[in-house]
Order: sequence, then structure tokens, then C-alpha cells
Amino acid sequence: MSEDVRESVRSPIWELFAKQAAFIAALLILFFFGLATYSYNPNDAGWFYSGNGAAIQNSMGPIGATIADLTSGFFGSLFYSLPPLFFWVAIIIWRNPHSLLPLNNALLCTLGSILYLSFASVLCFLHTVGEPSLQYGTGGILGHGLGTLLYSFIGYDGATLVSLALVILSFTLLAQLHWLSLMDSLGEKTFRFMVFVRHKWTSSREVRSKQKAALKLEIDDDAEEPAIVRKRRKAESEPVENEQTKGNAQSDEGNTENPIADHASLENDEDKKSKFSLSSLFSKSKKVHAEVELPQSHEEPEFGGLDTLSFDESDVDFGDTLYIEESWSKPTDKPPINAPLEKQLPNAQSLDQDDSGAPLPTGISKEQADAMLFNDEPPSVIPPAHKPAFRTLSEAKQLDSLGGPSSGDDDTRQTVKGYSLPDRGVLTTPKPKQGGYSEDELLALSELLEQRLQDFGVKAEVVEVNPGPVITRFEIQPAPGVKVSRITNLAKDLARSLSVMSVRVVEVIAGKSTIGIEIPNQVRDTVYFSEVINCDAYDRSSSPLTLSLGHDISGEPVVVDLAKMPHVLVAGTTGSGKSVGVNAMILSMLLKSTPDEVRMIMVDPKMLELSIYEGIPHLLTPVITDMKDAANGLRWSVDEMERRYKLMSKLGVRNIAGYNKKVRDAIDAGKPIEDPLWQPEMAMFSEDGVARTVPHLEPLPYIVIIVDEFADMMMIVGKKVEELIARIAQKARAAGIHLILATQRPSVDVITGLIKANIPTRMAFQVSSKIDSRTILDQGGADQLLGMGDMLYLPAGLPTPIRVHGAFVSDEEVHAVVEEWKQRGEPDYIQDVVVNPEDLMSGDDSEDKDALYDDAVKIVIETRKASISSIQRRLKIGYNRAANLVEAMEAAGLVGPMGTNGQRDILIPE
Ligand SMILES: Nc1ncnc2c1ncn2[C@@H]1O[C@H](COP(=O)(O)OP(=O)(O)OP(=O)(O)O)[C@@H](O)[C@H]1O
Repeated sequence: MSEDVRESVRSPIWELFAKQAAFIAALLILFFFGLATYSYNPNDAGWFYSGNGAAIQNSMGPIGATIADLTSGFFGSLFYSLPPLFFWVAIIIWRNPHSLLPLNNALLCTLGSILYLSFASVLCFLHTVGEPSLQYGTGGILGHGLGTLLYSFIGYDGATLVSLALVILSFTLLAQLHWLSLMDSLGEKTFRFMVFVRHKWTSSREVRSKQKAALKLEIDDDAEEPAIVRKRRKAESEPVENEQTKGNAQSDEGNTENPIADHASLENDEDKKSKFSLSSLFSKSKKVHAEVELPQSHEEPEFGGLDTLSFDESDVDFGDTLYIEESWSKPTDKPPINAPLEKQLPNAQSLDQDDSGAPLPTGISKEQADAMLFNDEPPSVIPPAHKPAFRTLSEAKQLDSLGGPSSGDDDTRQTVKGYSLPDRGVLTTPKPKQGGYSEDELLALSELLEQRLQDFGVKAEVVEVNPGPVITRFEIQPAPGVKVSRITNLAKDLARSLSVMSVRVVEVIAGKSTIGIEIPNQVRDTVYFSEVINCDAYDRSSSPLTLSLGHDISGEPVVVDLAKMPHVLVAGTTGSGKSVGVNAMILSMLLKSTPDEVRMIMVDPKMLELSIYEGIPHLLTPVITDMKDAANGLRWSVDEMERRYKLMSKLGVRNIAGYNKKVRDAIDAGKPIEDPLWQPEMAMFSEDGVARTVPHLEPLPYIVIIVDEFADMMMIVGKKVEELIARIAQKARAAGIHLILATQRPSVDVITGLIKANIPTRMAFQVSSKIDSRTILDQGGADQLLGMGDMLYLPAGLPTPIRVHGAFVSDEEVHAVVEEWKQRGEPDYIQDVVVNPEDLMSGDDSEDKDALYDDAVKIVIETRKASISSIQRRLKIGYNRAANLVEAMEAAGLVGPMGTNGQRDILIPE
């Protein structure tokens, strides 16, 4: 067998095999592509989008996600039509029996596909709105590029027209259509159909007229004029006739020339017989109308009565014929063709009607319908429906009576403790507000916001607007499927496109499904301290640690309780309003509480922020500026905390409020409680040798430690500070010791995990980056604040912070309040606070370390008694320190060891 012959035998098999393989491969690719397309998820990592770290949702895995991302980005919403398009192209190519690669068909289809994809995407770009799941809009990159190009040359209508024409052409190529032959065949089919309908109608008409004629022949004995025949027939069927009818009949006889009049009279007779209702009268008038109209347009019939009319089809158009049929056949059965819908539908009563009478679909109540209507209304400007949670908490707190120093009104405190509170008149009077946007501006801004969001491919509707003193919050309802993170990521773009300083996106608004967009007002109102202090919530609060921070976004005062926080971390960049915020907190306490209720330790490394308070009676120690003293202050606080815990456990109470209540009750009952921690060697005798009784317990004040820049403390003193802060933060709540820590360095080496874990309440002023915001609040937002006291307040346990516009406190106001307090009393400093007991104990030269050693020796020499309690009292120091001093004197040989009577010999000569 020659080579050629062998080849000719093998060739069809190979060809068949190749064709089969190609078919299966094409099917596989098509299915893969189709599944990848229809399981497209915009959040999957793909070609354009790197994903959000979540698992790929596309059923064809990462490759499918990449393909879908690529095609959706490039072709926009047309990418959904790609699988059927490819399928169609495959069929067209496949059906060509002549060769494996029918180039003609393939070329035509390819050209058609290109034209379709290009210009249909232009139409999508020009005529459809953004789809949130499509990153590059409904037209995709292709539609956007080509559409913009066309638009710049031939305008909007031109681009539409050209694209439409080319899309139609693409269908022609894809479907291998010949439009003229298509029109030909369509025309032919329409014509045939018309002929068929006409034929049907004519034959049915003929049958009916034949039936009627047959019926007439049966009734008529002879071929008289129809009117007379009918009259006779009636006369037969109506044996008794009244005079009037007779008269009518007679006049009818005289009018036999006019068959129409005859027919009308005939009808009148029938009317009388059947007692027609009003509706039948209406039908009758229609008949008369038909009778008058028809003879004008058609030849007068030979016979009277329209039932027997016969006319040529060609003389009558369908409309007229139908009208006659409608009017004559069943006047009351069927409603007219153009009757209202409810008359045509048998169950029309199931349709409700709205006020205007328009029918509503069954099952929709009027309220629902109203709600549907309201959706189309412009956004309403209404005040916030609910008060923020913190106010509720604060109000609830007022019910929670501490019973301790916090209980009782100002007057009681004044008389019992001898202090009066400063006059609030020293505070600056607020200036009148300039107001934010007008109502019209708010409406325009709402529309602009919706438009801008739309520009970024986010469909959303503004549903509520809350104007405030500094910012205005627009609550938007995003379209289903829009992820809130998408809007959050648009914050900067929105600010730029709305030409405002910054925009903050509130991802979650408690109890609502909306998202908040906060836009700064053009004119910003200052929140004065006197406004936020002269409010009900502050006045009614019984806690001595009540803080008035500022106004919330709707202009309501924000009043919180430090005792509940129980510690707060304040952070923000320099110039953001931190110090003013801390001043507002301190003044809140100074205007609410006496030194018997609240004592303070202030740490001010900058030496200018808090030094202003030097000399007020609330201070436990002069304002600390040395960081080592600050660390000692913390150590003292830890000791004091331990002491208070011991006292509380001895008294069987759980917190300082319970302790104070018990102590006060005992004093009021005339049975003061003896100090359970008093030890005999503390002072069996007073300095004059008189045996002393055990001292009585007094109510304990709250202690607030305020650190203006605790980063300095962390840097200078190191890890120990962190540990001390953590210890205080963990336990001090019950002991009534609270921390206010402020820093302008919100970095992780300052706000460490240990500190964050123990200080749950945070106050973030403006920061420069999202990372800083996360360091303070564990979430973004502080980077979008406006500065000058604008802050996010995150109470312990709440997931989302509350935006507060901090009150402005001027230096004059601080001075005025400080002066008021200075006039009311001297500070009663405790020397121990800034001394480190460990230093005193730690070496031979320990006495040199205590500045009070000489004073203590002097007292011993003067009184000739080495009594710890007298040193304690005279030097106003704690027991530990006094005991250390006495021990130091013993070590120095100035006093002898303690004898059995609790006294020491004085070894110093007089
Ligand atoms: N609540 C407020 N209302 C209006 N202006 C304010 C407010 N708070 C602060 N400012 C303005 O911001 C300026 C800076 O405030 P402040 O000194 O408190 O910032 P800071 O964060 O403490 O800065 P630094 O860390 O450098 O001390 C103030 O001088 C004041 O003009």
C-alpha cells in the first residue's frame, strides 16, 4: 500500500479524533470559565484586588477568582454575558461542517464579539449607574476608556447612537443575521397572520348572520317590514297594553320610514318590560349613540334594526366593528374596554385603594404604602432619636448612691467640712453660637454626598442628618451588599471631593443599620466650659469625681464619672487639645468636690501645664516635676492602696464608698470606730508622756493621680513605673485611687500592652496616623479628628467610641478657680508621698536620704521622747517613714532600743 493511500485512510480518523478532543477541551474551558464567572466574589483576591485576607469564595479557586476579577474589571457588568457569548461563538464555529477551522465564521464571530463587548460596555458606562461589586463601574475599564473617548468627540447622544448601531451590527455578525431578509420574513409572517385572522373573523361573521337570518325566517310568517313584524310580535306577547303604549305604537306606525327611530321605540318598549336599572340606562344611551353614529359613516341599511345589518367588511374598520359588537351583544355583561382596572377584574375588591384612589397591591397596608412613598422624599433633618449611651449610664449612676463622701448636697458638705465650693460665675460666659449649615445647605450636602459616593461606586442614600456645633453627621443607608469597610476606605477621597478638612466614617451606630459620615461644619462653634458645667447631668451627679468633658455631636453635654472608669488614658499629638481636656477634667472635680472628698497628686514633667494648680488645698503633695518623685508618688499610692484594702477588710466592706458610709454612720451614732491597724508601739504615749487612746477612723478621700506626660516618666524611671501603674490600675478602684494619664506619644513603648490592659477607658485627641489611633483606641478614627479639643471617648466595655467636642478652658478660668480654692484653705501636704521608703532602708547613709531626719532629731531633743506618732504628727508623715526615722536615730546611737513599756531612752544629751 502506497504512502498516499495510507494517509488518505488515516486522515479522517485523525481528523475525527482531533475534533472530538477539541470539543471536549472547549467544553471544559467553557464550563470552567462559566463557573468562575458566576461564582465571582468582589472580596476575593484577584488580578486588581489583593483581597482582605479571607478565604477565596470563587468555586474555581484562585485561578477562577483571578479570571473573574480580570474580566469583571475589564468588561464591567458585561462580564456576566461572556460565558453565553463564548458558548454561542463555539456553536457557530462548530456547526460549519467544512473544516476544523472555518476562518470565515471565526473571523465574523470574533469581530462581532469585539464590537459587542466594546460598544455594549460603552452603553453600560453611559447609561447605567455604578454597581458596588464592580470595582471599575458597570462599563469596566473598556467601557470607561472607549466611552470617554467617544464622548469627547461626538458627545453623549452621539456616543449612544454610534454604540447602539455598532452593537446591533455586532449581533448581526454574531448571529450571522441578514437584516433585510429577517425583515422580509417577519413581514411575510405578519401578513399571513393578518390574513388568517381576517379569514377567521369573516367566516364567523357569516355564520352568525346566517343563524340570525334563519331565526328571523322562523319567526316571520311573511316578509313584512321588520318594524311592523316586531310590533305584531310584541302585541301577541303583550295582550294587555296601556293607552300610552298604544299611542307610541301608533306614532311608531307613522314613522316606519325611519328604521332607527323604530328601533329606538322598540327598545323603549323592552326597557319598560324589563325595568332596566341605571346601569342599563347607561348601556342604552350607548346604543342610541351607536344608532346615530353608524348611519353617518356607513350606508343606511335596508332593514330596520341593527341586528340585521349586513355590510361589507372592507367598509368597516376593526375598531368600529368591535365597538358595535361590544355595545350590542351584551350591554351590561362586559365592562367597556377602556373601563377602570377594578371593573375589568372579577376580584377587583381585593385591591386596596390609597387616598387618591389609586389601586394598591393586595397585602400592602396603607402605612407600608406611606413608608414606600416616604422613601422618595428628601432626607429629613431631625434631631437624634436617642441619647448616647454614656448619658444614660451617667444618669443611671446618680441612682447608685455611694453613701460615702459623694452623698449629701453641697450645703451639707459646706457646713460639715467647712469648705464651700467656688462660684461658677468666674467661668467665661459662652458667646452666641454661629450655627452650622442651614436647612437648604444640609439638603444640598446630602445630595452631594450621595453623588460623591456614587462616583466612587457606592450606592447609598442619606436617611438622616444630625447637625452639631462642630460637625454634622449624615446617616446613610448603603445599598444591600455594600461593605462598610469600602466606605471607611473612602474617607480621605470623600473629604477631598467634598472639599472639607476631614471626613470620619462611623461604621456602627448603636441600634441602627445606618453608617455615619461626619463632615466638619464650615464655621465651628467653641464649646465653653461654663456650658458643659452648667447642665443638669453634672449638677445631679452625686459622684465627687464627676467630669464634664464637652459636647457630643448634637451639642448635648457629655458628663462621665471617673470613679466608674476607673482610670483613663488621654493621648493625642501636640496641640490637639490634651492639656485643655485635662484642665477641664480637673476643674470639673474642683467645682464639685472639697479636699475632704478628693485629693490629688499632679505630675507635670513640662513644668508649666499643671504647675498652675500649685497651692490648692486638694493637693496631697506639691505638683511633682521630678520624675523620680513621680515614681515615688506612685509607690506611695500603692502603699496607700494596700493600707486602704487592709482597713476595708477589717471593716468588712468592699469599697471606699462602703467604708466611708460605715465610718460616717459610726461617727453620727456617737460610736466612732477605732483604727484597727493601730499598733501599740506606734504611740502608747503622747509626746508629753500621757497615754494615748487608739485613734478613730475618718472617712477617706478619693485620690486622683494626674500625669500630664507619662511618657517622660516611662523613659526616665523605666519599667518600674509600668508595673506600679499596672498595680494601681488593677486594684485601686475599690480603694478610691484613680489615674488620669496623658501622653502626646501614642506609641507602643509608652502605651504598653500592660498599661492598655489595665486602663480600659481611653480618650483620643487628634493623632497623625491610623496606627497611632489603633494604639490608643484599638481602632482607627482619631486620625480623622479635627484637633482643638475634638476627641473620641471610648468608655470601658463599649466597642465604639463617642465623638466629643472638648470644652475649652482658658488659663484665666483655671487661675480664677485656683484662686477661689486658695482663698478657702491651705494644702495639707503629706511629705511621704514623694519619698521612697526603700531608699531610707537601703544603707548606712540612709538618714542622709531623708530630708526630715534633722527635723525628727530636733523634735526628739525638744520633747525628750522618741515617739513615732509624735514625729508622724509633727512632720505630717506616714507611720513607716516616722518609724524609719526613729530606727535611723537608734542606729546612729541617738536613742536606745524600745523598752518593755514601749519607750526608748534618749541618749542625746539635753
Ligand atoms: N476645646 C477646645 N476648643 C477650642 N480650642 C481648643 C480646645 N482645646 C484646645 N484648643 C486650642 O488648641 C491649642 C492647643 O491645646 P493644648 O495646649 O491643650 O494642646 P496639647 O495637646 O496639650 O498640646 P501639647 O501636648 O503641646 O501641650 C490651645 O491653645 C487652644 O487654642
